[in-house]
Amino acid sequence: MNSLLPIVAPSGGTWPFSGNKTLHLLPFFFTPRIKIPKSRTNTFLRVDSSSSSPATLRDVCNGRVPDHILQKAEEAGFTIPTDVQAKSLPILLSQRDCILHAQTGSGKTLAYLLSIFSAVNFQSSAVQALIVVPTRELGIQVTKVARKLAAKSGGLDTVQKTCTVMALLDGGMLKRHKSWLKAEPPAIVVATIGSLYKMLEKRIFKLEALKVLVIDEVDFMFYSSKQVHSLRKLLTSYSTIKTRQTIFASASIPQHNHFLSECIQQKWTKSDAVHIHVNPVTPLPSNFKHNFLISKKCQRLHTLLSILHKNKPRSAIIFVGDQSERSKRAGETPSTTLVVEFLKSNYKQGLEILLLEEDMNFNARVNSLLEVRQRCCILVATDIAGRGVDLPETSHIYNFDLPKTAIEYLHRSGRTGRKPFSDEIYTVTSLITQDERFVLQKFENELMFQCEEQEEEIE
Ligand SMILES: Nc1ncnc2c1ncn2[C@@H]1O[C@H](COP(=O)(O)OP(=O)(O)OP(=O)(O)O)[C@@H](O)[C@H]1O
Repeated sequence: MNSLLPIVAPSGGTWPFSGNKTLHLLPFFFTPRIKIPKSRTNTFLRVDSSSSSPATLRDVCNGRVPDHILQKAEEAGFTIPTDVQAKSLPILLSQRDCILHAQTGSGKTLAYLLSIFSAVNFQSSAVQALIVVPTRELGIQVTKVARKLAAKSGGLDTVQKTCTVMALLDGGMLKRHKSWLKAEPPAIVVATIGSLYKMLEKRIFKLEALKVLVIDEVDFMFYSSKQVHSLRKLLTSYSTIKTRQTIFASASIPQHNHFLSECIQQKWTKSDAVHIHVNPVTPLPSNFKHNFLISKKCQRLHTLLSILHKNKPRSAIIFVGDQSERSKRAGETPSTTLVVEFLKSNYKQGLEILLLEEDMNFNARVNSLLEVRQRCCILVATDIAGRGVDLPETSHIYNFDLPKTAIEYLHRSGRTGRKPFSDEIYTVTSLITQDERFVLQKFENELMFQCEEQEEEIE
């Protein structure tokens, strides 16, 4: 039987394991400092933050990343490695397969991008690195960072080719991409699995020269059985583990020991793949303050307004649940629209109110994201903005509707606190009914944080 089960929250979660296979016990090394075992057995590397980090990003790259890429990284302000970069880069740059498991906002993107830039041959016209992401929004963001690093700099030898980066994302101009892929394949492709799979099926391009494959937000990618099918084909048929480095990244990898074992058994990774787990004890950053307010559903908009006026966020994201099919059929106005309209008429503290949700067309989504990046604002969003989206000025997160799982709570919260070396306190506030207190408590237990009750101030 080939079971393709969706994953769920860590307690009782299941990966799309293949049927009744017995999973063998894996060796477990607790190493405060990274030490790569010479054996070819798979390994967990749990890394706490207390071990010393190299002084600079350059030190940790140890001559393995081209100088002009590092220069660009430094110009972008990436001079000191974050914890995850300091711990993972020695392993990533040795081309070893790895599961990169670290808190939201910890800098996993730069870590895997530097590994890619160390592996690709800038002179060769072939797709050599592929980054698969779950949403168009995250794809646009990763492409932007990769292009920033790959951009031509003054000191670059004019004969030296720059490294081209293509975004192959759902809703994009795929016709134009087809010609580009055929005429001069880019070195790096950032893709959503849907668009990528179509192109691979039609043999528009091949992955024969693939050196690095990254699956970002890997737990999310395995949510739907349709995606699982495409991912399996990508991992086992369209490219081969022998010649590529495989990197899985996420802030949440439920049942990670089983997942690593499964990766090896399914031949998604080589047998010496490593699980790098930074900050394994605390899934959420410690400078987050978690609050809740008890409010009846019918009063929630007013409660939200009063807490916004009290908090005066620099920039905020308000997460609203998806509209149910039943509510759509009944022709009801979605909660996102209700929140946006209410705030536009009543919120008077100068921040613009913007919307980001699945039902918007792709161009409107791109424009919304562009605007959010350009200035501080209040973004009303569904969980489409819950994964990977990086808006460093976001000081406050509000759960207008409680997320369905602890993992969603973790990723929504992680849209704030995205300045790795800042000691600012970031706030996550959930508006809940009395009955939902139990659900929030469950999240607190699973993610090991404490939530404090706030009193609503009557305006
Ligand atoms: N070495 C560094 N120095 C300063 N800032 C950094 C460094 N590395 C990354 N950042 C910044 O940290 C922020 C978070 O990085 P990134 O988006 O890679 O996080 P992440 O670990 O992928 O988070 P998530 O799991 O939420 O996707 C970004 O704004 C990025 O520019």
